[in-house]
Amino acid sequence: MPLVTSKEIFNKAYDGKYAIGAFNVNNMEIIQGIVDAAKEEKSPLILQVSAGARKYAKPAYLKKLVEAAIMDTDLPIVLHLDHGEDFEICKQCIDDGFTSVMIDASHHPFEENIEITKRVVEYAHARGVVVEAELGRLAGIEDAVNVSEKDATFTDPNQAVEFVKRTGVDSLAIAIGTSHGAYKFKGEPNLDYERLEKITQLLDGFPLVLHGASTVLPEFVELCNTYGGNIPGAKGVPEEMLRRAASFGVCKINIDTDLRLAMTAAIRKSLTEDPKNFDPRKYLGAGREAIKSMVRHKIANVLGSSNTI
Ligand SMILES: O=C(CO)COP(=O)(O)O
Ligand SMILES: O=C[C@H](O)COP(=O)(O)O
Ligand SMILES: [Zn+2]
Ligand SMILES: [Zn+2]
Repeated sequence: MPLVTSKEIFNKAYDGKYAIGAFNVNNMEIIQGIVDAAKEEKSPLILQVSAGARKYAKPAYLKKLVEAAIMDTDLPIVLHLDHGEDFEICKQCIDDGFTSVMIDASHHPFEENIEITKRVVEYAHARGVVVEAELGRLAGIEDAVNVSEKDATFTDPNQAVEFVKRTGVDSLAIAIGTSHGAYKFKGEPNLDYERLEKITQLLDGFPLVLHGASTVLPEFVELCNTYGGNIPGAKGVPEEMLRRAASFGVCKINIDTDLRLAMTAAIRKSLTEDPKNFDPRKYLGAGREAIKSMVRHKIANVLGSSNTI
C-alpha cells in the first residue's frame, strides 16, 4: 500500500478513543522492528523522521528504507517529519514524498507561529499533505534546542482554538506536562488532564498530539545499567497516563526515547554476554528484536490500535 496521510486513521482513533503510535526512525533495524510489530498487531503506523535523523542517515536512505518497508504490507503507514523548524525543511520533505509534516514554530511568539504555520499549511494542502503544528512549549531536548523547565509553557486552551482556526492545521501538539528525553519528572509524574479536557471540549473532534510520551520503561533502564550503562534516575510517563490521554482528544503519541533505551539495552546485553562476537548482525539483530517486542507491547497494551485496519 502507498503511504497514507493521517486524516482517516486519526478520525477512527478519535472515535475509538485510542491513539496511533508515532515512532522515530534513524536506521534500518529501527524501521524493521517497528514495522514488523505493527504488521503483527495489524495496526496503522506513523514513522517519523527528525532533522537529526536526516542528518545522521541522509534523507534518501531513510526514504528508501521506508519504501522498502511498505513494499509488502497493506498497513496504512504515514511518513512524517518530526519537529520541522522552518518552512524550508517542511517543503523539502513534502517535495520528497512525505505524507505529513510537523512545523514546530512553538518557540516563536503566537502571531509568528501562526504566520509560519499558515505558510506550511498552504504549501502542504495544495499537495495533499497534512500538517501538525505545536502550541505551548515542552521541556527537554529536541535536536539542538534544550528547553529548560522554567521556559516550558503549557498550552492555553483558548489560544489553541484561535490557532487551529487561523492556521487550518490538521493536528496540534500540546504541552500538558510531558517532556522530551529520559528525565521527565523530578517528583511524581503528573499531567494536566483538566487542561487536556478543556482543549478537547473546545476543539471537539480535532486530533491532538502528545510529544515526549515515552514511559522510560524501567526494565530497559535496569538492563542498560546492569550491562555497563549509567543512566540513573530516568523517569517517563506511566502507561496508564497515556491511555487516559488517548481517551480525550489525543490521537498521536510520540515515542523515541523508549526505542533508544530498548535498542541500547539489548545491544549492551548482547555484547556483554558474548564478548567474542564481533559480527554487528548479532547485536543489531538483538536490538531490532527488542524494538519489535517493545512496540508490539505499546500498540497492544498502551495505544490500543491493534486490529484497527
Ligand atoms: O516527542 C517525541 C518525538 O517528537 C519523543 O518523545 P520521547 O523523548 O518521550 O520519546
Ligand atoms: O523530539 C525529539 C525526538 O526525540 C527526536 O530526537 P533527535 O532530534 O535527537 O532525533
Ligand atoms: Zn517543540
Ligand atoms: Zn517531540
